[in-house]
Amino acid sequence: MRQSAEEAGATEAAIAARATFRRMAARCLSGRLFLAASLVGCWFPVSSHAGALPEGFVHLRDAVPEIRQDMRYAGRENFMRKRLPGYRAGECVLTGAAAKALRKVQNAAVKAGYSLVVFDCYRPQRAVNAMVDWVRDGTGTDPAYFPAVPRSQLITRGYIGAKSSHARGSTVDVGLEPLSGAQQGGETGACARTDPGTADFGTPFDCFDPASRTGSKAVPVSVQALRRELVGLMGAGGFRNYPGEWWHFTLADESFPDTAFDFPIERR
Ligand SMILES: C[C@@H](N)C(=O)N[C@H](C)C(=O)O
Ligand SMILES: [Zn+2]
Repeated sequence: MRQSAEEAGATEAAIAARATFRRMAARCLSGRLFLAASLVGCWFPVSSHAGALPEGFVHLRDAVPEIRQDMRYAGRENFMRKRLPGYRAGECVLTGAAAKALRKVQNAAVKAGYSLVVFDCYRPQRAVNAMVDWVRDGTGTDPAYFPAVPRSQLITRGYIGAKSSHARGSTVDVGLEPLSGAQQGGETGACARTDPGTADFGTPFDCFDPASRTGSKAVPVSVQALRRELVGLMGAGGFRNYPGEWWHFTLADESFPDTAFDFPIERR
């Protein structure tokens, strides 16, 4: 059973408390600080470092800095057209295991003439909840993001998770950019939008449409081959694709298969 948002908050609070205790202990044991300063620091911790992460999580920028990060939910260029709660910075945060696996995928992608681009990584539960509320609060379609599927059906049709694996920290939304600079953008399919700089996957990231199904035959054969290539690269790194969206992958051997986290993403 997955956790509720409240349980996730409690888990996160426990993790944060453990991390704070470890930091305090480390500070107490540090021989590099003056004794008085150490004592003050040990007994009166004022604040934690803004970019500190719960144990088991890393910034992708530290693990694989050459992967381009286009974190859509930290800005307004997304289907809700506003920054989502919990995204206080445009940083990809993942479990250490997922980041390590992406290191392997990136190495293989470069050999194949590509580099990875990530659009979303760990997603705080409060952002998942905001997506759910947004779906329930509206109707209609949007030519740029959901031209044929009504907003009210985006969860039931599987395009947005009411309990998203992203909150578990080992899921990533990812595309490829050609190292040659060729074959970029140009999606002419369902959604009236392109992802500048990325390879043409037939539909752009977060195009909630049947044409975004990984195995869709509605896209050109060259695009079908590219989607298979992405699935192959990610699969060799240990990630499984969600067949409803060509860009969505979860590490098969997840670190936290039963825990939805809710810590906010801060500046690194
Ligand atoms: C919203 C989209 N980027 C996505 O990740 N969809 C899956 C189904 C999810 O929300 O988990
Ligand atoms: Zn996703």
